[in-house]
Amino acid sequence: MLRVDNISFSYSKIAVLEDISFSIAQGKNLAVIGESGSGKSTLLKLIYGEFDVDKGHILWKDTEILGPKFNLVVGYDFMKQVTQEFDLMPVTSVENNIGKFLSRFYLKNRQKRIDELIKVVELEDFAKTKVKYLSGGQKQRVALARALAKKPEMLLLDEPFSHIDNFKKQSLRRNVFNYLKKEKITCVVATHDKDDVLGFADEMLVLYNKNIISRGSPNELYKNPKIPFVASFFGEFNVINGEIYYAHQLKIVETSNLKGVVKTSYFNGASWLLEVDYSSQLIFIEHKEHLENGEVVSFKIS
Ligand SMILES: Nc1ncnc2c1ncn2[C@@H]1O[C@H](COP(=O)(O)OP(=O)(O)OP(=O)(O)O)[C@@H](O)[C@H]1O
Repeated sequence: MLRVDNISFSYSKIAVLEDISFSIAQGKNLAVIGESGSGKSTLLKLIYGEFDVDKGHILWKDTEILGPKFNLVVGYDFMKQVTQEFDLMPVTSVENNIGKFLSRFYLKNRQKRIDELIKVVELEDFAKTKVKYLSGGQKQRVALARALAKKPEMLLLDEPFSHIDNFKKQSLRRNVFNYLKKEKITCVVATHDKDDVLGFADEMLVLYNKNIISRGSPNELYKNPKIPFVASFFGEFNVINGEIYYAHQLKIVETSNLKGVVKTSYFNGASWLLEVDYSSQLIFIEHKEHLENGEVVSFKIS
């Protein structure tokens, strides 16, 4: 179990996190979300032991995670991180980047293990390619595979799929998160992307103004976002009479005493997102068809 116990941290004099506490059981996936600058990466770095906490404790099982003041070599064997800087060996091939740390542990099965990891991150066609010839997204996938190489007990992922194109993202996410679940690797993911969270995280934690303002399963937070900021993570929403409603919870109907004027229709793939002027408030309504600007519509809240 990872236990974060009442930690606070500041860069010089600027407080970033205050009195943060949570725990996560082995093999679980925890998503950390929050606005840019809310301290997600900082929290991951503290868990990794890259900085010293000002106050509080971080424990993995019975081991206290110590920062550089108390730990000469930053990091622990049981934990790996994939940061925004991938830190790979540029003139070495993909398979040797991944295999670099394996030799002592996987003498016989080294190549088999490398092939397994290359398959998880879908880089079969680039196994022999030097990393310097790869795109940003491909490098990110090598970094992921390398972090998994020695089967860490815990993995810290900072925006793990941010450089990966949409064509690859969906299958790669499933591969990586399913692999972590299968191997019971505990995972903490900092992300802006709801698709990294919805189908995969066991729990979510929302950072806001140096604190955790909300915590629960994705399902719980989605159904009951409590504050607009949490709702905004999941999609377009409206605050009507003090209540939060997602765009799909408003429906265009034949007649209703709720009326508005269509301002714009945005194509969304499966539906259109209508921007509607409702009593001088702009609201969003999901609708299956495009409507003309200026059209008066009736809607209900479902
Ligand atoms: N090395 C540093 N020195 C001083 N301040 C820093 C340092 N790294 C981050 N900060 C500041 O700490 C705050 C939190 O940054 P952090 O990178 O943890 O946020 P984040 O939530 O991960 O943001 P993003 O989503 O943009 O990656 C920000 O205000 C940032 O400017």
